Amino acid sequence: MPQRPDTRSGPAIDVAGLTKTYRSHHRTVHALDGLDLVVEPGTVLGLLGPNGAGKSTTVRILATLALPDAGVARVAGHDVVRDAAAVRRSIGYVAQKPVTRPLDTGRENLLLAARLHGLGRREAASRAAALLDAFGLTESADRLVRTYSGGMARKLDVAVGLVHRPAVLFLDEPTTGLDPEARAELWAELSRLADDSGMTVLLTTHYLDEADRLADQVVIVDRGRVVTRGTPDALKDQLHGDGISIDLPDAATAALAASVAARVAGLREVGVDGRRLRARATSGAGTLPVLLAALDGAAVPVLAASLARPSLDDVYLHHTGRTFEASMTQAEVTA
Ligand SMILES: Nc1ncnc2c1ncn2[C@@H]1O[C@H](COP(=O)(O)OP(=O)(O)OP(=O)(O)O)[C@@H](O)[C@H]1O
Repeated sequence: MPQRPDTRSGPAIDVAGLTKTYRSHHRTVHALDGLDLVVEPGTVLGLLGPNGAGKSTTVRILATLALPDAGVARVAGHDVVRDAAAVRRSIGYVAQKPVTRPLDTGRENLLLAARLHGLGRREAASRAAALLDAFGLTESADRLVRTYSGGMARKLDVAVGLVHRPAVLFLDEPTTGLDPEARAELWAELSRLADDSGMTVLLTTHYLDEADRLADQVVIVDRGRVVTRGTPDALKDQLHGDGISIDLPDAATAALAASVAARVAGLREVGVDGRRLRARATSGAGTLPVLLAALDGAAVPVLAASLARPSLDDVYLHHTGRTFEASMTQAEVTA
């Protein structure tokens, strides 16, 4: 029987001061620079950061595929360096690159993985059937994997990672390369799986919406360090304020609107961006009608008004001084 270590007695993942430096003749990269991370059992944690932030390095160390230079990491209660075999029995690891065999069927891939994990023939067959069903792959179970769509192949990869009922599942960029529809479908399946199984899931992503949608907790990493962490809502709430934007017919009217807005109680950071007025308010829903009434009273014509909660992009900007998109571009340039 596969082991299911008891993680109730402590964190599912416990990382302190993790450091990893890659050196080659022409450059030194501090991939991890003292990373700390505690993940309680049953949590879906999103490790979010631009390319090169150190996400894959973290997961590879936690999955015992790379060694840290310094620091301590425990997964399911086991030290990743001293007790690597026990860690491996406790985890599922779905890498960015597919692990399934294209010239075997989906079912054959799952049966092989189950047998490699020590399941008996009948147990392997029923586990494979259950996973095919859970991921909506039953109808395609006996087709060669090379005929699968990208989304189906990705689901099979995740299913293979779950064959031995791991206590902790690592997903390295699970939906990169998938089209929006396949991505949404995989998100739905992953969140159902996390809810039903109570498993601890650590997923890396550079999609803000993916972290927002799937993760109970988000950890933002940048340049090998944790920049901030919390639930997506708590992180957004820290920014104290909803964004208000008002579209005006022209820039002159926008400037006039800004002078009106400056006198409305509860509005902060009033600014003009072309024909658009932007501001922040602690309670956007309460302040927007007051602002619209003030603009109406000053005979300022309004084309459109909108209210938005802070996004994870705003959180990222707040903590790093760069927008997430700018960081991605910068990472691509320096990579
Ligand atoms: N084997 C390696 N040899 C040299 N440098 C490496 C190696 N693996 C990673 N790096 C470097 O370490 C840094 C962190 O890489 P890592 O893959 O952990 O980032 P990431 O956040 O997962 O990025 P991505 O989203 O692109 O996968 C990068 O600058 C990368 O180029």
